[in-house]
Amino acid sequence: MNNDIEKILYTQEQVSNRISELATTISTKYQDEFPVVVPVMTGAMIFASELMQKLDFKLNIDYVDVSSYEDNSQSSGRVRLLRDLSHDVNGRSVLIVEDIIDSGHTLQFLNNLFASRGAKSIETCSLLDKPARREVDVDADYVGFKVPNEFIVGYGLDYDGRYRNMPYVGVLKRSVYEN
Ligand SMILES: O=P(O)(O)OC[C@H]1O[C@H](OP(=O)(O)OP(=O)(O)O)[C@H](O)[C@@H]1O
Ligand SMILES: Nc1nc2[nH]cnc2c(=O)[nH]1
Repeated sequence: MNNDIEKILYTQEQVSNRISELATTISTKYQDEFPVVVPVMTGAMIFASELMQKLDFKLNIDYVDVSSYEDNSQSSGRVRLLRDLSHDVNGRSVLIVEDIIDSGHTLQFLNNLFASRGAKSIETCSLLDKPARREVDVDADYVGFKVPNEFIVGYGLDYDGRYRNMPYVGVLKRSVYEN
């Protein structure tokens, strides 16, 4: 285990098994929908690539890049769209794929954006959900794991650009980001 990690919350095997379960549930729902699946870069990259391979229905893959954190560990509440979709979602079902829902600002921003463009339906699948930190009233429709109010890294989640490639979900030691 990486020295900067306080504890492992979910091993690679646990995460992969849960992703398979999510994919089965979502596949039942989307058989006739032909949705646009939209991972939110960069954090969702690892989770989304595994999830999408297990989705058993016709889909288009797109992505957006947004940024909301100005100081690495605190939510600013401001969300910036850094890279837009290349698909027109008017009349399409959209499945947003996130690594984590924290304050909820990012998800609220994307829900509003895709609704304003006439999406037929908008749902979200997030690997992690941290409900203790919610500042706005949004929720993911499909959640891998609920996590405690700690700073999480691995499986796509970073601190200062690091730890994204760790093949497990862990809590970052406070000493790494405090002082
Ligand atoms: O619910 P919220 O408080 O909005 O937080 C969730 C968002 O924050 C993180 O992204 P970040 O902006 O850190 O970028 P990243 O995906 O490149 O890590 C994470 O990937 C989510 O997109
Ligand atoms: N890496 C990481 N990014 C986040 N964005 C919102 N919450 C978190 C978190 O716990 N860890």
